Amino acid sequence: MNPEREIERVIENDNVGPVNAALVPRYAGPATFARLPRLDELTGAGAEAKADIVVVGVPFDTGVSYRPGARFGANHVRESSRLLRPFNPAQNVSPFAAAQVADAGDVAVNPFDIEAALGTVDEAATALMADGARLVTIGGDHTIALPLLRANARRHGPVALLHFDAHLDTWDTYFGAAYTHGTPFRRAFEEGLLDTDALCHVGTRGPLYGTADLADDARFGFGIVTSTDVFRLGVDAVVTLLRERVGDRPLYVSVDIDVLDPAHAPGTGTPEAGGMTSRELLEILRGLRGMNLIGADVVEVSPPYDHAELTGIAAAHVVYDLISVLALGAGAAPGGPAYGEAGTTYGN
Ligand SMILES: N=C(N)NCCCC(=O)O
Ligand SMILES: [Zn+2]
Ligand SMILES: [Zn+2]
Repeated sequence: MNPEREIERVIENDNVGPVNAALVPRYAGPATFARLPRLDELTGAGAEAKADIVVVGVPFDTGVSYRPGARFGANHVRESSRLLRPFNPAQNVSPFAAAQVADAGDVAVNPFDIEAALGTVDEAATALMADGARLVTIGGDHTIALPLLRANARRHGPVALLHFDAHLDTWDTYFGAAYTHGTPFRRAFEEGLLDTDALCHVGTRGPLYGTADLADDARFGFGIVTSTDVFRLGVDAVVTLLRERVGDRPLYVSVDIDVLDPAHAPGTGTPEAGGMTSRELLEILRGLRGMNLIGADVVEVSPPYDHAELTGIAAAHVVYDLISVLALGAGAAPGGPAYGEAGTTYGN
């Protein structure tokens, strides 16, 4: 990177962080996630410079069954992430100081050939992870979780999966097509990518095609924490049961933004009423701190259906808290939020 520009960035622990919002207005300049450096700006700084955590976009929505637009999702989330600040008090961590985080830009995928697109995502993810970086991918529709699981399972073996979504996404085919946004986790099961002792959907709701959907899903090994379960049990109990189910296995987290109620995330392709709040989702994700998180995706943000960046902002905060869990790393103490350390808040 250009040393003259370093002053414009927050640099802590030798990690190059976001553009400094006190010096450069946060609405100025090109959007990277959280105004972080691009990966190629880091690698330009010398051979030793590499990222521990990489944010990458996949502009792809050829797998959708209803409203399109998720091909624009990654850049929308980047634009909606300009207000994020360097310290995350909810997890008591400065994620961009604890780890080098960078934005790798977008994977150029074929919009006319789904299987070719899946191959390209797998190759790109594998290359980005080659020197140990962990990926947070911004979709794109949910089809892209399959190649991301392929890349992660090749590295770690069959992975535990926490899948935050209104939908099961373990359906078989649509119009005879096997690779769609409603089918990635059935394909992942069939391909042996999943550790079938450690799978759970969270936030499930909405009508199904029939009871066989649930029987198939259970056969693949998934547990289900419905949206209503989150409401009835509360986030702490949900976190406890997810941690028990997964243990210290390599864990992949896939967040379909439609897990949120359409009031919290209207900009998505297949909305369902009765969803979680963004507060509930963020708090459950924070509860994963210290688990062996190996990668994550946040998918199904469709900006043409968004209003006032509601969905983009929710997704940006989800990515930020996932990066925070990754930056803290496996084995990090459960700990608590920074709030209350100075005795200024209640409930900690
Ligand atoms: N993965 C998402 N967002 N939706 C799947 C819905 C599939 C269907 O139309 O039944
Ligand atoms: Zn969904
Ligand atoms: Zn989905």
